[in-house]
Amino acid sequence: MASSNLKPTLSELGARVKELSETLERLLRESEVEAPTLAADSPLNIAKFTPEIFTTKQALQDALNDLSIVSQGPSESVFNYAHNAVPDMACLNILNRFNFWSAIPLDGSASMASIAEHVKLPEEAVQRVIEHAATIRFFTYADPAHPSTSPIQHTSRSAALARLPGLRALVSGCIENVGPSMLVMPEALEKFALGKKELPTDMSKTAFKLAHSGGQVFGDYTDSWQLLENDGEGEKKGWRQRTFIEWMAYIKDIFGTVDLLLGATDWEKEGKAHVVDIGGSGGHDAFALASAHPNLTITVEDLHECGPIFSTQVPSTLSTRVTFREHNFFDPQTVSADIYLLKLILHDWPDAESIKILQQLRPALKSGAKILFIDYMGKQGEIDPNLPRSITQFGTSTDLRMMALFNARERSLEAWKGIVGKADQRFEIVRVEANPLTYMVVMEVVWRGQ
Ligand SMILES: C[S@@+](CC[C@H](N)C(=O)[O-])C[C@H]1O[C@@H](n2cnc3c(N)ncnc32)[C@H](O)[C@@H]1O
Repeated sequence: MASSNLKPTLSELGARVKELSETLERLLRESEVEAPTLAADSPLNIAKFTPEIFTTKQALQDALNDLSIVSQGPSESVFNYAHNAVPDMACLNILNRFNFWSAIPLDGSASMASIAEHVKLPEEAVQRVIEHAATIRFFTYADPAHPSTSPIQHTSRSAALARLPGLRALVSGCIENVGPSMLVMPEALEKFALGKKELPTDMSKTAFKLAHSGGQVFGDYTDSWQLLENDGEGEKKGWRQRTFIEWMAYIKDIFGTVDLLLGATDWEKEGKAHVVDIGGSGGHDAFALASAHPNLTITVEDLHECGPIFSTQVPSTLSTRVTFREHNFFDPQTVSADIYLLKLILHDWPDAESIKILQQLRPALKSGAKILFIDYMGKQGEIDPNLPRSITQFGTSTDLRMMALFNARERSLEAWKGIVGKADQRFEIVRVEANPLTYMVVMEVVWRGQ
């Protein structure tokens, strides 16, 4: 539970940290889950999340944050945060972009010179970046007493990045792709919202658009999908989309959204149905769905750069039933199917664009066709005061990212229903399942037109 006591003493906070740490250790022991450490051979994460483990972990996070603020004092805690936040972010971006993670063996060490050779950067840059990285527990000195000559080893955090391509893709997606837009949010607000009663919902007035309006570094793109698809020259073109596909597959794994997809409808009852997975990325969901339900035929639709990834990833056993088709969902749909899946698509777009995406389905819809939505549900009404702040922050971070990239916002259940109604009255919402714990909503809509 989030603490509302604004005058805790240091020792009270310390005691709370101790109590929650002991509870977490006990819960992990009881669930036979190995606890993570700071060393390279640590388990990659807490392998099993019972609801109790999850809430204790988040409450501990809150207590640690409070302890950090109170132990530093307010102004110094701000000073330190402001001083470190952007260099921390830049450091992580550099390590990730040049894949420092693979420059050091997981069970050994590497010299600065060999890391420099591996990442193809001057040794001075490598040494300065690693010096900062070590302060935030990415890498460590094998000989801490002599850092200037010491070989470098992995810590648990850098080892996790070496082991998990999806985690590297997440860093790239959340920091490298989005960072420039988020840093110009004040300019975007000043330019498009200052003195107004409402935020713009126009995609040409986003922080993203300001950051990507023709400068030499960030290019000229209307939205982040255009950046993902087109950034890079020659063979490098589309590298951001390829990384994004890995990120989406990783998210599917860590949040278990496959179970959500498999339980979203009674797929067996659908019989020999044809499903179109709109914005289906490199096909990760389609592969899971088709494997579980041999009666289904699935067409994955997405932008151009997803096609080659799909082709390399489609399992040979599924290649006759799961196919890829390049399709821009702002163009009229031409595939007449039984079910259209829209998973994690519309939260990225403001209302006008979301409505258009739905309307563009109409030319292909036969009477009774289903549209299955799986998406994030924003907070319902007030923030729950009992929720650990670190959980609330998960949602608010996504919300600010949506604001920067798309002038979109997290939608409440009512707002989701409103989008469907505004797209066409012939879309009938027949089922809504909203889970306030996972913040996910599943909505089944049937086309009542002819
Ligand atoms: C947040 S991802 C969701 C991917 C997948 N549905 C999932 O749940 O993992 C959004 C997807 O929409 C695709 N997309 C963005 N703009 C598109 C457009 N205009 N036409 C088709 N797909 C688009 C992106 O390439 C990306 O794969």
